[in-house]
Amino acid sequence: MKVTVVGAGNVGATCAQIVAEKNIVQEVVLLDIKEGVSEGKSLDLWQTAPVNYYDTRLVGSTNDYSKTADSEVVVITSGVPRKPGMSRDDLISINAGIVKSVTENVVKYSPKAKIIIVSNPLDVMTYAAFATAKKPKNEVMGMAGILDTARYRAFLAEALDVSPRDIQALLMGGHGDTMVPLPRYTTVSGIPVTELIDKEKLDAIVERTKKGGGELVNLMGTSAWYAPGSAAAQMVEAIVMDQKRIFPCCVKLDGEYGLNDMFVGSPVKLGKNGVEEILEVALNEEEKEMLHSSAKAVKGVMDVLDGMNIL
Ligand SMILES: NC(=O)c1ccc[n+]([C@@H]2O[C@H](COP(=O)([O-])OP(=O)(O)OC[C@H]3O[C@@H](n4cnc5c(N)ncnc54)[C@H](O)[C@@H]3O)[C@@H](O)[C@H]2O)c1
Ligand SMILES: O=C(O)C[C@H](O)C(=O)O
Repeated sequence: MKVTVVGAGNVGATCAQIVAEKNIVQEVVLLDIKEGVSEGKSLDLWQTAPVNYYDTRLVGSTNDYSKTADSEVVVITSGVPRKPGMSRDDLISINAGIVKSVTENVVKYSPKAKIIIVSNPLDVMTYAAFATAKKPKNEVMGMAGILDTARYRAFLAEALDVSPRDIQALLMGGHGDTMVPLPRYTTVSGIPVTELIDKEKLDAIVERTKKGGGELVNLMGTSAWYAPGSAAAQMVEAIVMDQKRIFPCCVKLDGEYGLNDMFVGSPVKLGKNGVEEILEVALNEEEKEMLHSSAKAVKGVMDVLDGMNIL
C-alpha cells in the first residue's frame, strides 16, 4: 500500500516521517515542486529506518506524479504558511491555485485515493480540492480538528496535571479563531472536565486553543508542524488500517447541524472508505450559535474563493 504526501516542507516531511515510523504501509512518496528537496528529505528519512526500526520505503519526487500512482491516501500540504500578523485566510490567493493544480495531478494518477487537505485556509482549501477532484464527498476531507483538540487536550493536561492521554475532547467548526471547543463534550477518563476545573480557567484554555495556531506563529515566525504532521498521520492511519476512529475532521455537510454545501469541522468516523459517517451530536442553543457563526466565517472565505473564478 502506498501513501503520498504532497509538499515536502515542515508539515509534509513530518507527516511522512510519522506515517513511515508507524510501519503501516509499504511506501511513502514525498513530492514537492522544489528540485531535489523531496528526494533529499526522503533519503534522509529512509536512513532513520535502521535506527528507528521500520520497513516503510520512502521515495522522493520533484513534481513527477507518476511516482504517486495508485496511492491509497494522499495528504496535501503544499502551499505557503502564514507569518506573524497574517490570518490563515490571507493565504487564499496563493494557496487556492496550488491546491487546485496539485489535486488535478493527484486524481489523475490516484483516482481512488482518499485525499486529506492540510493547506490553509483549511476549510475552504478542502472545498476547493473537492470541487476540483469531482470525487465522492467521503473521499475528500481536511485535517484541523485533531490538531485543535490536541492543543486543547495538551493545555488541559497541563492545567490538571494529568496525562494528556486521558483527556477526550470534541471541537467543531472552522479552523480559525472562531472554532468551537466543546467543554460539555470534554472528559478526563469519563469524568466531565467541568467537575475538575473552575470555569474561569476552562474559559481561558478554550480561548488559548482558538488562537493556538497564532501563538506558535508568533513564537516561530512560521506556523507549526510537529502536531499538524502528527495529526494528519493519525488520519492516514485510521484510513489505511480501517480503524473506524471517531475524530473531528473537516467534511462536507449537507444538512447536518443545519449547515449545507460547505466543508467545516464535525465529528466523523474514519475508516477504509474515508469519511464513513458524520456524527450529529446534540448541541445546546449557545453551542449551535457558535457553530453557525464559525460556519459563517468559513462561508465568507468561500465567497472570496468563488470570486477568484479559478474552480
Ligand atoms: N490544517 C492545519 O491544521 C495546518 C497546520 C499547519 C500548517 N498548515 C498549512 O499547511 C501548509 C504548509 O505548511 P508548512 O509549514 O509545511 O509550509 P512549508 O513552506 O514548510 O512547506 C510547503 C511546501 O509546499 C511546497 N509547494 C508549494 N507549491 C507546490 C506545488 N505546486 N506542488 C508541490 N509542492 C508545492 C513548497 O515547495 C514547500 O516545500 C500551509 O498552508 C500551512 O498554513 C495547516
Ligand atoms: O496557524 C496556522 O497558520 C497553521 C495551522 O493552521 C495551525 O493551526 O497551526
